[in-house]
Amino acid sequence: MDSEKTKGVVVPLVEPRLERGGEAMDRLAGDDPKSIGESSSAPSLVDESWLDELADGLAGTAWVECDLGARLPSGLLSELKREVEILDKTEAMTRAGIGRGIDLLKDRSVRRDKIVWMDGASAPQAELFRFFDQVRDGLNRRLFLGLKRYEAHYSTYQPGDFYKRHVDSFKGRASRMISLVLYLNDNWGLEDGGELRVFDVVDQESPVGLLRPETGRAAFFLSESVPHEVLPARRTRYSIACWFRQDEVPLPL
Ligand SMILES: O=C(O)CCC(=O)C(=O)O
Ligand SMILES: [Fe+2]
Repeated sequence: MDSEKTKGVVVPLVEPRLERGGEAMDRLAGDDPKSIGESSSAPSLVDESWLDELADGLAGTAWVECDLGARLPSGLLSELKREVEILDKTEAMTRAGIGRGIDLLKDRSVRRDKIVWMDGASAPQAELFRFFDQVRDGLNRRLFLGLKRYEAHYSTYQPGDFYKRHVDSFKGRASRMISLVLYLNDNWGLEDGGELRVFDVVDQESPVGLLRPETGRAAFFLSESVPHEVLPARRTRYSIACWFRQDEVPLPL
């Protein structure tokens, strides 16, 4: 796999939030001003020392690989998996990039996954959003990023689907600051492909990490500076992508 040559330029992503429109997205957690910087009465899902490690890793190497399986409430990952499996059979799941007219063809050559945005309404999503709230607050306290909200979607990659090397945010936009990907696939073998390949922030053609998308495995990284790609999957691959953002409302393109 590592012999595979990575070519081409890093493709900055167009803000997917702008594709969505619609009222539902205004309900994303993180829009709730009460939840910013306040401790909630619900028990904490994240411990301070783990947040210290996460913040140190992001500040030091710009990306961190971790296992959220043990940190999230038991059963949550399988509930999320069940939800995305159901959504995957419905119209809710749409091709990432659809809706941008002439850009569509280009997008298909860059990414092939399907996505559905999360609104935090179902019980497992609400629980996951509580975790996201705590991560956002914890990172704000440590790194002074001023993260105000986040957006998240499920992704599915069918066999053959990929996502070419890209960064998640344009530099200087102060929009998407921290990316998180969380995987929902049991018994993912080497033969299943679909790894997340992470590249060096300086030498952007040099791979520095390869993650198997096994249930609970996750990566956090700086959205503007860490190039990454999803290698072609050989079986259906489920994941959640989340971006912690500095802006209150999406910026115009
Ligand atoms: O699913 C992954 O491993 C990464 C997906 C990704 O890079 C993205 O959605 O921007
Ligand atoms: Fe990405």
